This record gives sequence, structure tokens and C-alpha cells, in this order.
Amino acid sequence: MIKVSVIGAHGRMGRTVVGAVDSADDMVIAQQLDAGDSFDIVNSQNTDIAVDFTIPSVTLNNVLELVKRDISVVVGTTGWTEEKYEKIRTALADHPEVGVFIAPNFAISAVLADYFAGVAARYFESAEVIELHHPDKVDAPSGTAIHTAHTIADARRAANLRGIPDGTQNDTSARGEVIDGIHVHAVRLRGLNAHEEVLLGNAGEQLTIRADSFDRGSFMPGVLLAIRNMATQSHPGLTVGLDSFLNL
Ligand SMILES: NC(=O)c1ccc[n+]([C@@H]2O[C@H](COP(=O)([O-])OP(=O)(O)OC[C@H]3O[C@@H](n4cnc5c(N)ncnc54)[C@H](O)[C@@H]3O)[C@@H](O)[C@H]2O)c1
Ligand SMILES: O=C(O)C1=N[C@H](C(=O)O)CCC1
Repeated sequence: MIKVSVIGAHGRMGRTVVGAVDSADDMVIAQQLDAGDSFDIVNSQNTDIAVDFTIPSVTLNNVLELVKRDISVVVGTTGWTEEKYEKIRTALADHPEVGVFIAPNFAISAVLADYFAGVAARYFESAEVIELHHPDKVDAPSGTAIHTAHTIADARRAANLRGIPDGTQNDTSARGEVIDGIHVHAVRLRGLNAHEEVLLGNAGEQLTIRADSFDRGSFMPGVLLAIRNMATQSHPGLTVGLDSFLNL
């Protein structure tokens, strides 16, 4: 049995992960932590894998606490930057057996949308990303949309595409945040869960790639896949993105 401790266990995703682990035949819940709880109850004897679904401002510190305790971590919390990844890589250098896996999105639809966007982006003059989420989400734009913007930008660079056409001359705040040269727009609307659209345009044609997660159960197959991979195979160091485990 894989012993799983959940950090952020009282949150929307944390509760869903506890339920999914409880229902899995090969896993058992070890410890459940939320804000204010001490990490001292988590150790490498009682925990094989820790799962972190907390908030962007605390997740780096949580991961560093777990790495210090020689515990591999699966992270779904957003808010990651290259600087934060580097801090994890530095910490992992002293713990060569430990792995940290971070995914901006565990839903297969979102992972594939990101992948297809990377395939398509090289063929289109214009590309923009719209992410749409429930209004209780604390960060904007979504971690997924940031990841997709980088995916599109990488594909455009590889194809030697020039800048995206845009004649806007007045205040550009209505054009969204520009991430790696790609405009990203965030919508917050009661009734939504997690959704993303990638719009790709050429003269006279448009391709829309859309992923919809209607409920948090959509993330659970990906979370369980990541836990199993991290527990049963050797994945030392930092791995980012569920595509790493999907043979795309
Ligand atoms: N990767 C994915 O597929 C995916 C899917 C959904 C949500 N998310 C991300 O997961 C994160 C959590 O989302 P949510 O909707 O569950 O949020 P939430 O606000 O419902 O839950 C966050 C939980 O973390 C707890 N917390 C805060 N500080 C803590 C600390 N220092 N230690 C332990 N627990 C702490 C809070 O008390 C709360 O219970 C967000 O960053 C969100 O964007 C990722
Ligand atoms: O509900 C959220 O919050 C989500 N956050 C992730 C993101 O920011 O990309 C994944 C989708 C759901």
C-alpha cells in the first residue's frame, strides 16, 4: 500500500484527494495537514508520498519541509516560477533519492489541450489564451494558462514565427496579461469550475482548442497516476507536467 499524506486536506482539492486515495485499492491515507498544523507528524516512515494542494504563497515552503524529511511530493498548487523551481532543485541536490512532481493541471483534457496547442501554434499567425474559473480561485491567470502560454511561445520560437499582429494603441489593460509574448485573459464566474480556450488565427480561419473540467473529480485520475509513478518508479529531482507520465 502506498502511504499518502495530504497537505491542504481541508480545502476543495485536498478533500477530493483524500476521497480518491481512500477509494484506491493500492493507497491509504497517512496524515492530513492543513493551515497551522506542524509538519512534525509527517516522516518517511509513515509517508511514501505527500500531496500538496494549498495556496501559491505557502506551497514552496511546504515542499522544502517535505524534501528536508526525505519525502517525495506530488504538487497541484499553482503559483510556480522558474526561481521557485530552482530553489527546489537546490534543496533536492542534498536528497538524491527524493522526487518532486508539479503539475499545473491533472485533468487529461487540459493536458491534451496544452499539448495540441503546442502542435498547432507553429501554423498560426495569432494565438491568445482565455482561462475561465470559479470565483473562489485566488490566483489569476491560472497556472494552466501560464503553462499553455509558454507552450505556445516555445512552439512559435521553434517555428521562427514573428510577433503576433496587434494594432492596439490605447490603454492595453483590456488585452490581458502578456506572458512570454502571448495575451492571457482570465474570467471568474459563479457556476464555472476550470476551463481554458486557446484561440489560434490565420487570415480567414480559426482553430479553437477548449478543455472543460466540470468538477474536481476530473483531476483525480491524474493525481493518482502521479502518486503511483512517484511511489513505484524512480523519479528523483524535479519533474513538471503530467505529460511526463502520458507517453504523448
Ligand atoms: N493542478 C491541478 O490540476 C489543480 C486543480 C485544481 C486546483 N489546483 C490548485 O490547487 C490549489 C488549491 O486549490 P483549492 O481549490 O483546493 O483551494 P482551497 O482554498 O479550497 O484549499 C487550500 C487549502 O490549503 C490550506 N492551507 C493554507 N495554507 C496552508 C499551509 N501553510 N499548510 C497547509 N495547508 C494550508 C487552506 O486552509 C485550505 O484548506 C490552488 O493553487 C489551485 O489553483 C490545481
Ligand atoms: O480551481 C482551481 O484553482 C484550478 N487551478 C489550476 C490552475 O490554476 O490552472 C488548475 C485548474 C483548477
